[in-house]
Amino acid sequence: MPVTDQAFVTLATSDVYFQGALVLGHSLRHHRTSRQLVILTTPQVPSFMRVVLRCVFDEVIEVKEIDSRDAAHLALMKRPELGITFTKLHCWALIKYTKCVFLDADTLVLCNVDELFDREEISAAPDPGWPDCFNTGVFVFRPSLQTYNRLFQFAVEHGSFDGGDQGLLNSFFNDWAVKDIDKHLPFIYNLSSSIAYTYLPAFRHFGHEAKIVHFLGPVKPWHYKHNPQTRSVFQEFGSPSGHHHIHFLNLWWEVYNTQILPLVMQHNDTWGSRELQQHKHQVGHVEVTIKPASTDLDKSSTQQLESSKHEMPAMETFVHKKEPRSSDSSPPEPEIFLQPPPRPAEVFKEEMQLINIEESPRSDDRVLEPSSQPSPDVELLDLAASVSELSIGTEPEPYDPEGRQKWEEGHMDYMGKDSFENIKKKLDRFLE
Ligand SMILES: O=c1ccn([C@@H]2O[C@H](COP(=O)(O)OP(=O)(O)O[C@H]3O[C@H](CO)[C@@H](O)[C@H](O)[C@H]3O)[C@@H](O)[C@H]2O)c(=O)[nH]1
Ligand SMILES: [Mn+2]
Repeated sequence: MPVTDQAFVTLATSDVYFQGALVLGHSLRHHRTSRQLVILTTPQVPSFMRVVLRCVFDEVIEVKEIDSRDAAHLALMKRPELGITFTKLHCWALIKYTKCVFLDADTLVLCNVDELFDREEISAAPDPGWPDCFNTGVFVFRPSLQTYNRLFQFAVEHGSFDGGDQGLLNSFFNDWAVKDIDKHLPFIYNLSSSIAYTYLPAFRHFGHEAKIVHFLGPVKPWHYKHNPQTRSVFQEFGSPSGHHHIHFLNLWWEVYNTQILPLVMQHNDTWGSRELQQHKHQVGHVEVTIKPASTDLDKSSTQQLESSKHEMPAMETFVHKKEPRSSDSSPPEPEIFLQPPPRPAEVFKEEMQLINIEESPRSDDRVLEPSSQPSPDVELLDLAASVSELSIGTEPEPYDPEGRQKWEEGHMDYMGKDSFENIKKKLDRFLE
């Protein structure tokens, strides 16, 4: 029986995180959660992506972006981009739900985890870097406008020791480490994939019980390239290796390939454009590159590729579309507006306002079914037979003359923009 007053909640503010959120949402459906699925997004989400998100999530809720703009603390984590995770705090305003579980968009659910709703606020797993802090990639909470207001007040008065939501939430719920062991989720509910192999015996002993894997850190699954033929990611120099990590990365890509990519292709008009000839496809601000296999193709897949090169939309190479269903003519859904909470803290006043909540179509209108039932809309031709490489690229960085001048004068921003990770990413892009 569906439970309508409890929800899994995630956040995605950019096109790459949408890909992660879709994989996460699908993994929850696949393991037959009985709870609602909610995604918080910021207003600039492209309209086709909104449609795709609504195939997977029950509710797509627009919120205003909140950025801590705390460059100094974020630099200590070498993650200047994470100020935006303050946007997560909007989840406490989802008061139509009595209890929720927040999951980062870079998590993947490996089995049904509905038992998390038996826990109380705030339940979370230890952070692998500092186990007396909880990691905020997975946590159980109770929406409440009172807590919401207190959180923002706290943010204004104390800030966050890491510049992101995790520092803030750990200071706010500061007795988590010592007070109530029931609020300590086992590590298997937030298994940091790249760290697991550092304590290999424990991973060997407990790893098979993993329930939620978290691709924590700067390198996410979508930064890898994937070969659908071998069903494996390409291991690049310097990337975190380790058998277990690769196993989870492959799992993520398997869901992306077989469930998410067809859905994105089906709803994104630009897939049929001229760019097809290079097999590069714009999905909002991300670019999905599909490289056809050049050797060992059987005759039929060669023909498919040939025809796709000339006039067929790429989508038709892999996806068979059915006629729109009669339910598509249903009346437009109601829009619900949530009022901002009373007297928000001054600094965040503008940003705190939840601006627009849209309810998804009824669940029986969903395009994406749990994958144990064959989807009625999308029939995949064999991607593995014809594609040797899939990758998700991010938007190129805008030209930054001021930064360049500083660099040339010898003032490098080693903790931020010019950190080792960022320079390595640039080199990798250049060497591609
Ligand atoms: O540009 C962004 C960046 C982040 N997110 C969302 O915020 C989450 C956290 O960012 P992520 O890159 O996953 O951070 P982590 O590498 O997991 O780093 C840690 O530090 C973050 C900042 O404190 C916490 O939010 C994380 O839960 C914690 O695991 C993501 O999963 C998304 O849901 C966006 O939507 N857009
Ligand atoms: Mn994360």
